[in-house]
Amino acid sequence: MGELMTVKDYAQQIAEAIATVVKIDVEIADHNLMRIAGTGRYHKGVGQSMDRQGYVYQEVLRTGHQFVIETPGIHPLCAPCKARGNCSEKYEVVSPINVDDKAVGAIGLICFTEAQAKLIQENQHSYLIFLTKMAETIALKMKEQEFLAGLVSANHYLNSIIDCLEEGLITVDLEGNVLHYNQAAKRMFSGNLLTPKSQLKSLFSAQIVSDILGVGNNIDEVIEREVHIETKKNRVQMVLRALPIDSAEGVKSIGITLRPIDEIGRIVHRLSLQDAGYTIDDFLGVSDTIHQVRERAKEVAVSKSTVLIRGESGTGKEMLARSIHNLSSRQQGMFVAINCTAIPETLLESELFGYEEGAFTGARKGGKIGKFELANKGTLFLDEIGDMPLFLQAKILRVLQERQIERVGGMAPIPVDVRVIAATHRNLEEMMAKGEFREDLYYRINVIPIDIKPLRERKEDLQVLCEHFIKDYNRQLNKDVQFMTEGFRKKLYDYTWPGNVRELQNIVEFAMNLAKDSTLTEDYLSPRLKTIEIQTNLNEFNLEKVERETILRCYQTFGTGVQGKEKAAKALGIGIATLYRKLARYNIE
Ligand SMILES: Nc1ncnc2c1ncn2[C@@H]1O[C@H](COP(=O)(O)OP(=O)(O)OP(=O)(O)O)[C@@H](O)[C@H]1O
Repeated sequence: MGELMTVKDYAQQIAEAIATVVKIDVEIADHNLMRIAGTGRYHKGVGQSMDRQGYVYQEVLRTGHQFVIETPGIHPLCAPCKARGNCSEKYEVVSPINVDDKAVGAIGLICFTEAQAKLIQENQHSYLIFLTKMAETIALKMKEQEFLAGLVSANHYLNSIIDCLEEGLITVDLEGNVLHYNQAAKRMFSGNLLTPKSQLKSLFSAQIVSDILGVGNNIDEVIEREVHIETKKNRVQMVLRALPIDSAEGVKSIGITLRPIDEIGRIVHRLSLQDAGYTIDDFLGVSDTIHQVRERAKEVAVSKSTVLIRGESGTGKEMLARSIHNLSSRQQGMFVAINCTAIPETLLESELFGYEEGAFTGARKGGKIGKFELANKGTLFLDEIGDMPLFLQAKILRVLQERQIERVGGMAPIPVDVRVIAATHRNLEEMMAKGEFREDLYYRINVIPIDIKPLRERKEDLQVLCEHFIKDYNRQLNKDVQFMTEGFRKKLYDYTWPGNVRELQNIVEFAMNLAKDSTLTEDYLSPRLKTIEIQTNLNEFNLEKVERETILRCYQTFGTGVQGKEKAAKALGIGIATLYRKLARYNIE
């Protein structure tokens, strides 16, 4: 039930207005018999309890009906009153103040002279109607007050909700005047840039403002743009979304949300299945060299320095880089991998550094974020860094030194906090000697080197890796393979593993697909394993010829697109980077 007390000032005004017109004192009480308004001799009693004298009021509150008492002090209702028989009141008319059929208080006209009593007595009907109307006015005011309080509280609640959002939220009218914003948006802009009087044009570029206001013309339009915002600390790149707000009168305002790009990256990363969430313990092997690699990885994870992982294709360089990232304090950030061989030289620069809108013909509207920015607060894995063109090597060096990037076509540098893990199978020292790899970059990335030996030099790891892949494919293929025959084991052991662990994984997958019971035998070994064995006996010319033909056949089978290449690499048991190298070497278009 609402409280009459909330409208006590209004009630007092009504009481005084009545008393001035009818020249009779007025007294108003709430449902607790607290006097909330009064005129004449009752005025100074406002705020005091009436429970020792307001017996007529008690009756009205109890019944919810009007009551007229012609003989105050004598009437049976007055029996408990201490002024009984000696009451100064001559006549009293009391009406309930009803809200939603409940008496929340009562209003009365109290006569102290015979003349006043006579006046009311003679016009009793009119006075009762008048008092009822006055009671209704007060009840209405109370309802209105309740409604307003509800609105204020709902508004407060909605504000608290939008202030809880980490996303910045701004609403503007169709002219671009700021209507409202949440605390996150306030924090995003430096100084007093965002205030209730701000205009969009003081927050964003003319092009962005025009794009935002454009959504006001179409209820279905939503735009997404990349923007740079000068925050209190630095310049942050954000994703801006603008959408029309539909109201009863149509679109009258536009909602704008802002979110830092690296935060979006982190969310994608967290939800991405691509990151297998490798831990360093998943990097299997019992050989001394793998033990050392694991120890090294644990040591380097805590540091920010660049790591250079060396190893042939398929030795687990990327897996190791992911494990280092997951072990480090950057694990909440993104792990972004880029293969410098797999991307054409002309695209590599914009892939790494991103570009601004209009940077070149065909550049996407709104520009594009590069891998460096995407990996902000995370790790960038530069696979096959030995294949990076010289001009980009210089740019990478600059990023590592200055910790900021410049987008292609961009004017201002963007600060980035990225740990770089580079990998290569190539002999960088030889490349340096030939002038193919920058010496300064070499020293910069080679701060912490980790070498992963090829599988043929650590065959003691075969067993544990095999068991691991068997377990994996048992689950994936719903099989129950438990054993390997001696023959199967020996074949694996005698093989030279040019494709390293990736090739082993493929061989096990192939065998598991053929396996009919709980044991893997030589029969299930891929014919490729045997073919390659024969090939190793051929002279170099023939070996290359066979390799070229095999790759060509595979390539033609799976198609020349990116997916086709991935499938071909998988079927051949080599990494995609190796496939690209071989395609270039054998001149296969
Ligand atoms: N020590 C290991 N323990 C478990 N799995 C491994 C290990 N080494 C490699 N693998 C597996 O082998 C496959 C190839 O690994 P990865 O892609 O990391 O190799 P890479 O050296 O980066 O290859 P490339 O140079 O061709 O890109 C992956 O499926 C990976 O999980």
